[in-house]
Amino acid sequence: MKKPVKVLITGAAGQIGYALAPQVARGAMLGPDQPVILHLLDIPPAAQSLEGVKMELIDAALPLLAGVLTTTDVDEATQGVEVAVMVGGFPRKAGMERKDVMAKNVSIYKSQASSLEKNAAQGVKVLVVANPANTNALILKENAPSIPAENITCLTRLDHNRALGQVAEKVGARVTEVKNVIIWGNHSSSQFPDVAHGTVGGKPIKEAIEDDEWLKGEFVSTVQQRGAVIIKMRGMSSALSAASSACDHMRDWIHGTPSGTFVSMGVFSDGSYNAPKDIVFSFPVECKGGRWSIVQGLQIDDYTAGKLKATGEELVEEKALALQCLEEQS
Ligand SMILES: NC(=O)C1=CN([C@@H]2O[C@H](COP(=O)(O)OP(=O)(O)OC[C@H]3O[C@@H](n4cnc5c(N)ncnc54)[C@H](O)[C@@H]3O)[C@@H](O)[C@H]2O)C=CC1
Ligand SMILES: O=C([O-])CC(=O)C(=O)O
Repeated sequence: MKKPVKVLITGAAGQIGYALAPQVARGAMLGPDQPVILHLLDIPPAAQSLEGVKMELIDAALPLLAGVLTTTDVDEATQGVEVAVMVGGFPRKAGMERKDVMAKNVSIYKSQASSLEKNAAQGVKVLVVANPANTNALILKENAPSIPAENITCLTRLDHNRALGQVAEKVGARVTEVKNVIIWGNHSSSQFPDVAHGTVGGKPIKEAIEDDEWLKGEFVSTVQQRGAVIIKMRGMSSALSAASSACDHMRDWIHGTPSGTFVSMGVFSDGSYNAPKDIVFSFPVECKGGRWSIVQGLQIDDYTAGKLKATGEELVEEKALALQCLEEQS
């Protein structure tokens, strides 16, 4: 039996946390032979609910679950963790833009960054899910200078998976047949879902679909707006698909992407594809040996370049707003 890995889930009493904890404990994130110890963090008003989640995890008799720590103390929660999935925060409600939740969430990410830096295992891999995901990840990075920037990422895999799902539905293929779509930029409605380099059943998506109007119009807006639509339909955010995509993100990062396949991850920008530097931007990446690298050399036409510019500008604005919020709070 392998040594258990300590996995932190913040906001664990919430919607996504409730869907995510059992998936991690079933091996969907770290593999079917990797035992885990879950560190579940939430805030004091959610402490009772968190205990209920722990009871259910025990009741499920999950073979890979080697222990569950529930706590409302961030320093206890971050102790020795090798994987940190940051879901805690205030979710967007119907009618709100992600910017509206900024002030509430960036201060959480500043203080939790310091705790991770102090207490997490060396080499901790961090995935920020809570919105505004890219900017929360950036604030976390800025406030945890000893954690390498490459170890701090945000979730755009849900958008990536939504794009795979839309293409598969359109052509009537299995989702596994669809490869190499890209989500560029922000996990917001300015993101650009790009199929120019994607294939379905080995054929370019554009040729398989033969409907440029749909690809440039409805496809893009469906993926961009899917989060808001699910909130409207369920009255709550996409918990099932966010949890599943968070597992995909971590699994591929740790275990690698299949040769020739790329996925989308929000990572610290080095300026590739003219994206602004010093922000967290979603790029196409390949993963190997526990490291991600941005896929280089893709041809970008003027239309796509314009979309990348717009989402990059939004992230630069978000960063300024976040820094302003933190300054006002200090
Ligand atoms: N990146 C992505 O693809 C997606 C991101 N989200 C975001 O994920 C976040 C969580 O969403 P839900 O689970 O639906 O929300 P939720 O409200 O059900 O759960 C959030 C949990 O975080 C807890 N929390 C608040 N402050 C905290 C703190 N300082 N430390 C620890 N826990 C804290 C709350 O008590 C609550 O239990 C939201 O920000 C949402 O907008 C949601 C869907 C997709
Ligand atoms: O839109 C939201 O606030 C929730 C979210 O991030 C998503 O479902 O992509």
